[in-house]
Amino acid sequence: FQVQETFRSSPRTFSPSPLSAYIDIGEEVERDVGAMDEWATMCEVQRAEGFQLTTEDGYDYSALTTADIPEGSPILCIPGNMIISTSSVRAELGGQEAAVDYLTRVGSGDKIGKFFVFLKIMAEYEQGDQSPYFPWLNSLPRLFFNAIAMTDFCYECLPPLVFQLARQEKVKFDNYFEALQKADCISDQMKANKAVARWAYNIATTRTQGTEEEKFLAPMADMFNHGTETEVDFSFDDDGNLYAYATKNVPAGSPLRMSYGCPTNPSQLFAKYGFLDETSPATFCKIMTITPTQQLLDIGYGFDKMLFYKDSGEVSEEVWDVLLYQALASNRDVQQAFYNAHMQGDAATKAAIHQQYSLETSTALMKHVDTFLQQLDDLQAKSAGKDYNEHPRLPLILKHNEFVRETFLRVKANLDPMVAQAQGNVYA
Ligand SMILES: C[S@@+](CC[C@H](N)C(=O)[O-])C[C@H]1O[C@@H](n2cnc3c(N)ncnc32)[C@H](O)[C@@H]1O
Repeated sequence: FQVQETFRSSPRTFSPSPLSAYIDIGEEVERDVGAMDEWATMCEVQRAEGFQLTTEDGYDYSALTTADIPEGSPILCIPGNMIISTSSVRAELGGQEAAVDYLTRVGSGDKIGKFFVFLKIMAEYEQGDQSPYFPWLNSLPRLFFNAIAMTDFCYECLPPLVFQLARQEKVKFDNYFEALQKADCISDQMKANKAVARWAYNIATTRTQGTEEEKFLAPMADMFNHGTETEVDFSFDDDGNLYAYATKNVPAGSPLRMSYGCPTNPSQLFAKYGFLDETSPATFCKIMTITPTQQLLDIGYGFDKMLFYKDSGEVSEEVWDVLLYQALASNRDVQQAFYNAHMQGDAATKAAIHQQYSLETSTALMKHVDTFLQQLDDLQAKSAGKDYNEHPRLPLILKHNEFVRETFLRVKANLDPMVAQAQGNVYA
């Protein structure tokens, strides 16, 4: 690829360059996606016929195709030299041992891969319009709705799970900001700029892919939105070029989407990425008071398994199994028998124990659902009358809470007769 050396200026000098413009990251500033598109073509990004970027509001863009794309065929090819990856940044900016040691000490050792991508965004931002990435940086979003962008008041309106996830995101950012102070590839002036660091963190968080150890951020391939149903996946060739390819036949007029992670935990997607995935078929049941033991994990404790289904109000088997296992805490022999039956796939024994304790489990679940619905009502009341101009993230938070509430109400409608029947069985 011809542009190879443009992207790697090594060794880098950190005296302020004679730049004429930094990127304005003000939330109201328009993104120049058109210029990025032209730049990508100049950098030899190749795209399938029909690949297009589109936007409804000028803030959020997504990819679609206006032509049929056959399964397995490439949608985008991004030259390896454009891709910002953990290993390429390490090679360019050095090992940053002091920053890495700090992250390891504060328990963010598993976030080092992304830290290097974050560092590269800071370094390129500092180059202003002298950066070869300028058109791409200038096309990126400024307005975020995720945990890092929320105000203290927003946090007050979050239900417990999303609050906990949001707090974790904030702690990660604080750790990155501290580690940034120890990096030797960014000027002191830039290190002190928390607004830019927050923006760079949000870009790295919402647009990188890969494993925890080796992350990558590929301009243009970072334009795919998330879907429960997906059309796109990625692979690298031996030269490090990235291919986005179609995982199925995609008819003209379809969105091109990838998966950012578990589609049944919309709260996680909300805290990290700042959007509500309404295509999510189910949501985690929010039973989180338990510190899971290995046996509970074996039984099925987990965000991705303990589900309430959005449309039907059905409850996944794992929720019932976990509730039963807990209800049997004072009867260790039966608890162990239930665990053994689960591990051996003995459905008949499991069903018999479930039947025997159906009043306990359905009542426990009803109590959980009622308590959670009450919490949502309290949160809703708190936000009444607030000015959305002052709290621009509030509508999305309320939408998230309402989405969860509707699912819980459907579950409650199914549970009412179930509890009544279990009571009838016991008192008959
Ligand atoms: C990798 S970027 C995708 C491109 C992005 N939409 C853009 O305009 O640059 C990830 C961000 O896109 C948005 N996003 C992704 N999937 C979405 C979805 N299903 N619904 C709404 N927003 C979504 C979120 O703001 C997320 O943080």
